[in-house]
Amino acid sequence: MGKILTAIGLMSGTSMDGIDAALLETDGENIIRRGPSLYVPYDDDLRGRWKQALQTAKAVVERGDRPGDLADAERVLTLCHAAVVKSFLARHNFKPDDIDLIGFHGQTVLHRPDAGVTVQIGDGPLLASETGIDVVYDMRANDMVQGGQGAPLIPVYHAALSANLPDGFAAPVVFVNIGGISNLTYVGADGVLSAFDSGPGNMLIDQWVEAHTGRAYDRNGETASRGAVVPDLTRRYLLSPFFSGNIRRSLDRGDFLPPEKGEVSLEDGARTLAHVTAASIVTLADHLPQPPRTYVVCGGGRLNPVIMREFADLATAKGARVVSAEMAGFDGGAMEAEAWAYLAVRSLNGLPLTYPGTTGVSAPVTGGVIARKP
Ligand SMILES: Nc1ncnc2c1ncn2[C@@H]1O[C@H](COP(=O)(O)OP(=O)(O)OP(=O)(O)O)[C@@H](O)[C@H]1O
Ligand SMILES: CC(=O)N[C@H]1[C@@H]2OC[C@@H](O2)[C@@H](O)[C@@H]1O[C@H](C)C(=O)O
Repeated sequence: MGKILTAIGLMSGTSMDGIDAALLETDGENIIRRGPSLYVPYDDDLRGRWKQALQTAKAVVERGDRPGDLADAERVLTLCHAAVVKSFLARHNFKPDDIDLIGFHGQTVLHRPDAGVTVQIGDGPLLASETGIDVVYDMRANDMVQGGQGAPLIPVYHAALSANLPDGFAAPVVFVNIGGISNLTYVGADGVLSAFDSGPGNMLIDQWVEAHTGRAYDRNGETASRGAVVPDLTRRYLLSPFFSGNIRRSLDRGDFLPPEKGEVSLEDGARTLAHVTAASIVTLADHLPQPPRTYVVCGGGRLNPVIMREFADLATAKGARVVSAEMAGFDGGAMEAEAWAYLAVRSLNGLPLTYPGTTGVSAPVTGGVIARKP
């Protein structure tokens, strides 16, 4: 076993809803202890700012480009992450010296795997100087340089978690992250991974509900629960080449758009999009090496009962059971942040972050850039 490090992972995902922080003790292979976590939501101004950054980033040609106010957005985003680290430390009586490393995801503002470009804004050196802790950041880039899709990166952490699954879950167990976009990880009995993005997660529901009500998401699926699935709309999404073509492993936020306003009612739209989220996962699970028997669900979508009901119905019809990460003894909200702590330690130790079965890279590769504390 390698040296055990204490790392904080920081995740600001495609939903752009807030920052998750989580503590992990690990040698980069075994999970020694999952520690506390903290979620700090963005206010409406910040969410608006990151949405603007997605538009501005469309002008990026070289991944280091920071057109318009993108450099300023990067600075503000980094300072928000530094503030979260500081409150996390204060809350748990840690000093910066108690923490060996931060794994910093940053915010994806552009992801075009086919063009070989992925951009996560987030200034590692600034975060290291603000927090007084070494930072590993920019963990997707090297995978893409080596021919991978740059995402998903969480599968290697799912594999580590699968060693800690309680008894009683029928194999194969597949991890599902329902974030803005959803992704699947199958861990073979031989440890070989098969993983990919599986379609829109919550992002279309969020955009649809926000356009009608100004609310950021469909809390507890309340709007969707009052609607009905519209078959034509479902078909339109599921007929997308993403589902029928050869598997493209990773998606960008702009790859799927919500329906036009007025096309269907607010409630029917929310219900149909929740159904599409569930149906996407079950459809793409057909590409896994074996049919899943248990799905372990993490990410904010597990808190939407309509998505979970649709998912359970479709999975049951194929002989599988759907359980939340919590039912498997994990923390479904903090899992991505934990993963970024784990990846940071792997990066420091030169261990692979991605594999042919996860991002399509031709051989396992490490990644990440280290910024040392001053
Ligand atoms: N109580 C709830 N009811 C319904 N939906 C919820 C609830 N809580 C969270 N969500 C959904 O979960 C989303 C956030 O999920 P999560 O934090 O997993 O996304 P993310 O990490 O940004 O995405 P990704 O994994 O794609 O990077 C919210 O935008 C919302 O749609
Ligand atoms: C480019 C990018 O940020 N992709 C995200 C996004 O959100 C979910 C899905 O699409 C996944 O591929 C990835 O995030 C997770 C955490 C990952 O890399 O594993």
